[in-house]
Amino acid sequence: MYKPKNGVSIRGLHSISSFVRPKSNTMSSAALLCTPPADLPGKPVVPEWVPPPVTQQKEGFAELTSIDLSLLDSDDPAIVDDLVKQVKYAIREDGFLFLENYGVSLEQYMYNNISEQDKQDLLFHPETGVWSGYKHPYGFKRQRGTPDGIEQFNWYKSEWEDINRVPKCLHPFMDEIEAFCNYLTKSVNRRLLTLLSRVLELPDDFLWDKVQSHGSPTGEGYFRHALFRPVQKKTDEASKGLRMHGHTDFGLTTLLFSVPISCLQIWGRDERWYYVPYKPGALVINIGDTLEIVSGGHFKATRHRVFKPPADQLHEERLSLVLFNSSIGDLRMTPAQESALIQREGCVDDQGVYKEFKNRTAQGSLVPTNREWREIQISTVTDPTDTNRNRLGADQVLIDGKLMHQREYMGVKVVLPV
Ligand SMILES: O=C(O)CCC(=O)C(=O)O
Ligand SMILES: [Fe+2]
Repeated sequence: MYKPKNGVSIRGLHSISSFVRPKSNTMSSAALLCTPPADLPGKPVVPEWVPPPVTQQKEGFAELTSIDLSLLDSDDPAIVDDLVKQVKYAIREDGFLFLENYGVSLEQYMYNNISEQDKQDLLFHPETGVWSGYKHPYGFKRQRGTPDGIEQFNWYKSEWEDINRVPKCLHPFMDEIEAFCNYLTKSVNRRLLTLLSRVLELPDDFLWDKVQSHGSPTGEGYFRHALFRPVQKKTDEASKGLRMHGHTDFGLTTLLFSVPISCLQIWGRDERWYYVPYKPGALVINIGDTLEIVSGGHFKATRHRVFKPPADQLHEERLSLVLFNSSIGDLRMTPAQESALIQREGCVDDQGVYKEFKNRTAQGSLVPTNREWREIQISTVTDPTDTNRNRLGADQVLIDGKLMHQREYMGVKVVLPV
């Protein structure tokens, strides 16, 4: 179905090859990824990335549905209908899926070291409600805490608009990085939102037009480049192996590149954590809180966490590339009443953020806007190594004998498995 054409590299981050589809005229079909050339004069030579070995461990992995996004462009309506059914099933069962044949394949990467000066000058300020900039490997506060081995760079609107907010070592590659993110947002995510709109029996561009934020390659969302380095025993003991708390993402959809080091876990229906298996070239898709609410609880926000990898990968570095698609900040989310699915079947309010938002509305209180919802969570985030907060009587509670992490943001309770 695809014809590999030009090799494209997002060097300084990683390299990709673009795949170009033959047919690209309809609204939702894949546009070409036209990434600027990697061999322009002045661009540093980037050595090839050798992917780390895949784990040999077989236990504790989830089985997830894989969606072939290219089928959305099929001329056969039966194939497209079947695809929408598959998505509907996967979202309801797992709230999580793999996306394949979306138009880009991840092949290699390079992590560039940022200069000490840039680390200082571009240091993030999560207390302001955004991750924008460089995250040091000492926890999720601006002030350094316990080492967590996680370095990140986050591109928000401000980083796209001002090159001085981007590490200098990445300047020669910004043309490629920007084209890559534009493609992920405007082609891959747009087609994904078309599919999800169809599951809700809404017009194809409903979620894209009415909910997704626009402008800059990532709208009000952000693109994250993260490197998870192995941690010291002290960190591992304090966090009990956890690298990022169990959480749901607050936006619409999250696109994660499937990577060889298995750390991402999802909460299964049998109430256990499972590693997400490595599927070379696939994107792992999370459903965010906004989509749970817009869908009236038909979609469940994906509960996930980052945990230490299986024993045979403990000493490897893990790269993670993630695009967070955010909804329009000024909106207060409610279920899309235009949805024929919601009109026919009503809403599903048995759990999660939709249930909380519904209760709040029923009491006559305003729910937070999308911007408030994401900013409050970023500005008050806690670290997995925080033994003071991560204990019973502080942020942990026992519910039906199960240990849960409980936080409250602007009067909305969020309870997640530890
Ligand atoms: O790195 C990953 O696999 C997931 C990270 C994540 O869940 C997040 O940053 O919200
Ligand atoms: Fe997440």
